Amino acid sequence: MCTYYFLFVEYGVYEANYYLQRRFYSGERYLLHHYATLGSRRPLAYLVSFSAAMQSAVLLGSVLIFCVWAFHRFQKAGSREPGLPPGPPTLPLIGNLHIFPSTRAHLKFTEWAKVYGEIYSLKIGTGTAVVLSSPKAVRELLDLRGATTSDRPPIHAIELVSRGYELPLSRYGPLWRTLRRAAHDMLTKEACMQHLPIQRAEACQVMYDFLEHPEQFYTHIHRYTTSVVLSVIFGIHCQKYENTFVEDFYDSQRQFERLLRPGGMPPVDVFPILKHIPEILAPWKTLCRDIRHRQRKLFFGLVDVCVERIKHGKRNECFMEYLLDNQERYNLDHEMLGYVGGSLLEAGSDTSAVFLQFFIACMVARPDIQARAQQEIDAVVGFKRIPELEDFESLPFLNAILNEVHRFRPITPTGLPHATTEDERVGEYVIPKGTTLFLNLWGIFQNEEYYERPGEFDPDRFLRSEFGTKSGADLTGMRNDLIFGAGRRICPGMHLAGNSIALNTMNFLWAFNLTPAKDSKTGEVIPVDLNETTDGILLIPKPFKCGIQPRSEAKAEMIRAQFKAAHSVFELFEQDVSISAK
Ligand code: HEM
Repeated sequence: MCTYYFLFVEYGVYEANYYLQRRFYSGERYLLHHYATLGSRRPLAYLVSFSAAMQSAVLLGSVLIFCVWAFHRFQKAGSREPGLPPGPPTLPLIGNLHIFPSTRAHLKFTEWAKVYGEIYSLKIGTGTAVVLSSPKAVRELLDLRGATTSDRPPIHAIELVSRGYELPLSRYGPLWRTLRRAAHDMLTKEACMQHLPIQRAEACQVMYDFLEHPEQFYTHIHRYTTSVVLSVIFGIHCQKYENTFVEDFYDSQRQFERLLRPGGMPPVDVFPILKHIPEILAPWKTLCRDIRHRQRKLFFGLVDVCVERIKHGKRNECFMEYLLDNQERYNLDHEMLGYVGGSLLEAGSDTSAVFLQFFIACMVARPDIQARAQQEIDAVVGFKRIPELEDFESLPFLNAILNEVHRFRPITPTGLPHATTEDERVGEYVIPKGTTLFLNLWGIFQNEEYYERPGEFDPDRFLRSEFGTKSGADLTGMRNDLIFGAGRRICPGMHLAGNSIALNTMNFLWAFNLTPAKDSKTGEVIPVDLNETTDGILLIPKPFKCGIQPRSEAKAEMIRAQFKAAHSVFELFEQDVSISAK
């Protein structure tokens, strides 16, 4: 610019423009020669040429500095910053992305924990993840520092599907607080006592369904868990699974889970530029739109059912009616109302169902343990009535079994990831703001430092010690509800889930013998393999077959009579409702 100005003043616009052209095409060396031969104004020409040379040097220097900086950034991107906990070796740019497990992450996380310790880090491009594999680390970071470790990592697919309105996945902030407060009031221990009549009636239907169609026990359990949440929140009892919105709900849930699984879509969160790919080349965008549409149709349709019911004076005192009455007090707009209900339906249906399926699998695989539990329940409940929730406290062996099922097959083996909103110092490590934190439950529950023979299903360990741990283990931060997560994001549904699990497991043991299935042709026993699980965010037993026989005809009669009586409870939740499309 400076040279251009000199030439403009001294030689006029023609010469100044000539300089620019030459500089562009030929570089400064040519210009030096050109202006040195201009004759009468030679001293000025030299000055001009010197200035041009200086500018070129600055330009060249800048390019060089940029190249060094870019190379450095390229080398640093993906590498572990100083102060981070140790972890597997990284590659430039991608860090540990190439070895990040796309299936059964809990197994790899646990393998790495043995090498790198209870707190280790993974680099995912420029981002960081830290894996916590001891109760002490979970307590230190998630329980005690909830104010700064309660965020969720931003996930593009979730943004596309729910715009952050789904409670379990929403970012830590005012929206999460509003949703959580509403959900919390429905799920406190005291509130759950009010939900007991419908839970009892629903559990009775499960026994009846087992009696009538034992081969469909998988879907009976799914119907139960979904129907309990639907009744409590929306006042709707779901009589059957097939061809209802329960089936449709699970269908879209599976679709969503497949998408969220590592490898389910391109790594848009690591390389955000991929977000800008047009939809025609990005099938995941169409899928997200489809899931969003299906979810909204269901969630808002369910709210509309409650609105209609109120309009027609047919209230049944479900939680959504209460929220509609108190919308202002809870500061909930229409969008939030739909997603509070929908989120609870999502979070509460699969989880409890999966636990009950694992319970049955364990009982079938271990008839000796089943027989002991049946003896215990017979002694407490007898043969003349079905079990009540109050019986549960008097069944220490059943309590031990349930703790062991949670430990042996945790439903969320790597928890739901948290994220930090500030830099956090733990001992010698610094965990930066924006780090994803995994709670490696599988790693804790399979650690030989805490448990004798952790790979074995052994409920007795919980009779020997409170947490099932071996003597001398470091119990800092250990608790039996670790399975429900930690800190401010701990599962608010644990009391509702606890009651469902207690009621149903008591019923199963009291009413039925759970036996391995037999091959219809050979008559040979088909053993249940407890290691067979499906791949996804939740650890789910692969569908298995088993025999379910009533333990006596007297008990079968009692179940039929009890189910008939339960209709008076269901009636309130079975008004004529239809879900409108939105
Ligand atoms: C055996 C059954 C269940 C298990 C093992 C379970 C486990 C979990 C876990 C591990 C989390 C993540 C906690 C964290 O981020 O640290 C969670 C969150 C959540 N659970 Fe459960 N859950 C169960 C049942 C339920 C039920 C029945 C409901 C409601 C009806 C429910 C509602 C939720 C909600 C809303 C969240 C999100 C909380 C938040 O992000 O603030 N869960 N659950």
